[in-house]
Amino acid sequence: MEGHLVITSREPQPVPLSILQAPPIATSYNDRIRPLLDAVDKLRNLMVVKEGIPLPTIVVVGDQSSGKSSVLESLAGISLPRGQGICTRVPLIMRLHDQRQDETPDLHLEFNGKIVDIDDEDHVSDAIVAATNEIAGSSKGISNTPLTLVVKKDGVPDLTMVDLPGITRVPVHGQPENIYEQISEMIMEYIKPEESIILNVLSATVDFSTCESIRMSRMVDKTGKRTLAVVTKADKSPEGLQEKVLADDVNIGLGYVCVRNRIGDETYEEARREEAKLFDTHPLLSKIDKSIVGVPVLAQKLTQIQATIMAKSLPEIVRKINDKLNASVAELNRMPTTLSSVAEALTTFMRIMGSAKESLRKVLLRGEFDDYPEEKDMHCTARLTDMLNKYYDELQKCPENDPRTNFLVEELEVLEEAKRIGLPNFLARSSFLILLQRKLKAISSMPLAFGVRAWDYIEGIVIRELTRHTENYPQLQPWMRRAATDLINKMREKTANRMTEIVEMEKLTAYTCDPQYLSEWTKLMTQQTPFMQVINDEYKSTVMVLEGIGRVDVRHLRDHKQLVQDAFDLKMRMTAYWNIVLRRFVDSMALYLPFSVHNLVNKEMEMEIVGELIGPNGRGLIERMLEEAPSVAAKRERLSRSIKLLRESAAVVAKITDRIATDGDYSD
Ligand SMILES: Nc1nc2c(ncn2[C@@H]2O[C@H](COP(=O)(O)OP(=O)(O)OP(=O)(O)O)[C@@H](O)[C@H]2O)c(=O)[nH]1
Repeated sequence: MEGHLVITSREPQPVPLSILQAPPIATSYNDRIRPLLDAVDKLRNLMVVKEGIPLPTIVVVGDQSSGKSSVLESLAGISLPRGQGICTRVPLIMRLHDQRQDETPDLHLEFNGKIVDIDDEDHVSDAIVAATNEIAGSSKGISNTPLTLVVKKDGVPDLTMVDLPGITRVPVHGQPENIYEQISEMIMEYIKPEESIILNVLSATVDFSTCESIRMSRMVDKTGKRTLAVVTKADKSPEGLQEKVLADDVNIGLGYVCVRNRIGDETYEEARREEAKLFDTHPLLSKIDKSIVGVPVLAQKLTQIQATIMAKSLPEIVRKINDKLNASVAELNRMPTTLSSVAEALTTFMRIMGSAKESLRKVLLRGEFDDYPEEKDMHCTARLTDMLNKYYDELQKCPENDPRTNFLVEELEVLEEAKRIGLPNFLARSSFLILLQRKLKAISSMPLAFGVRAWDYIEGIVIRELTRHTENYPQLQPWMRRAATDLINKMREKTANRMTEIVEMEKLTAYTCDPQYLSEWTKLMTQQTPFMQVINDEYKSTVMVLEGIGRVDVRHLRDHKQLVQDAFDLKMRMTAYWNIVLRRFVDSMALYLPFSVHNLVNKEMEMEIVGELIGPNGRGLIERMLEEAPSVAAKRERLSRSIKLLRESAAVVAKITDRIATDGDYSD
């Protein structure tokens, strides 16, 4: 199957009675895999995961009481905490390490940077409980801090696995209300990376499709190509087990292994013997193919899968370590050298200002986004254009100026009051201006509101760039932010004055040299004759659709036949002119904004900041640049630590890749 992890080599051999005595894996195979496993464990110990480098990991998941801990116990031949309710409360990393019979077994725990030796196998369980309590508290809460159990002894499979808390829907007494969310989040974090193999523990006693662990693993591994299922409690529910496994309703790409774990006081040797007997003699279970039953088969499958993913992931790990190392070294090199004189500090300050200005010119004026390819919010010229388009829409849709409401009523009222002795069909200029002023009043707050919105956006961008350019001098940042805010407030005020002026100018004079006004009015006026026919002919329907206006009912106008023709003319003039006024608002803003931003970036920002610098607020600021800020010192420290760790990791993987080059492929 393409894209699936392929476990190519040897078919499982006849099941030995005890994995503790006779691991079914050839020693030479172990010899070849061991260094790979050691390398990855070393990387895990170095915590490269924290550096964003995922490691191939076998993650054990299962619903509560599905038998996860029992499976791990069977693999390790060691007792783990078991009991009612939630036992596993932290990620338990189990490192099983096969060694020669004559070597002394080693059992210990590693957590929070310390190592706790365990006297003997009987005390593993207590030691884990004590460590878990230390990490996650003694109540029933869970924690993300991992606990590592190292088991080095003869006969265990060479495996590293992570056991996670069982998924529980309903919190038991003493558990936090959001226990389900906490556990799901932790499980997701572990099973999401493509490098993780999901060992899904399912109890034979339940319907697999109802298992929460299946639902979760399918979310991250739809085709199941990195999921292996272990079916526990085969002894409890033998009926239909073979059919269930063969039907594979839940899409398990790496296959199933059915097991029977230790029951009651059995020793692990007894448990393996009982398991072998069960699958050999039980009338139903004995029919299941031997290549998918028993803990030894599970151990063998897991070691093979582990070798395959490790070999497969290694090149990517090498690449990521190198990328991360290069990036961290470059970042450390970019960190500022410590400044030793006021002159140096002032030069640095001016350089920061210069580069911040250049960045602002790029994003705000030239529309160059190469520094922020993915961040749409920083594509300022496009965002400002969007804002202008939206502003035009809002102006057009202003409900107070909807021409359909009380069609021509206002025009009639204004004409009535403008009556004078004179020839008919001479429209009074004052009527037009009164209507225009009313319309302008209705929208007058919108240009101001738009100015505020636009400057809010620009302020965000300016502060972001200034903060970015001063990241190595955080002592400058609050001061710089304040200066920028003061400046933008001034710009906001200037824009408001300008927009008020524009509204006032529009109120005073109705004028345009745009020929579109006349052509539009002429076109609209062609509707006057049919309109008047509707008004005058009592038998015609009074609902009509007028271009530039929309659908209107003109019944109420039949009582005003005298003035209605003039009112219609007035309306059409206004309709043609209003479009021009609105466009003028948007156009003037479209010219004014870039002009103001241009002034801001090229002139006013520097003047304001330098003015502040030499003013009372800036006293001592440049001198403060001479002291390295604690956050910068911490960053330097963090980068140096990370570089050291990545160099160590690179050395670990270099050793292993050298071996692969000389010994050949590890992935069989
Ligand atoms: N008969 C039988 N019982 C089993 C088998 N595997 C597990 N059990 C029992 O099932 C119960 C739950 O097993 P655990 O291993 O504690 O399950 P778990 O999934 O680790 O539980 P949590 O960590 O609490 O979620 C225990 O009482 C086990 O003895 C099996 O193969 N056969």
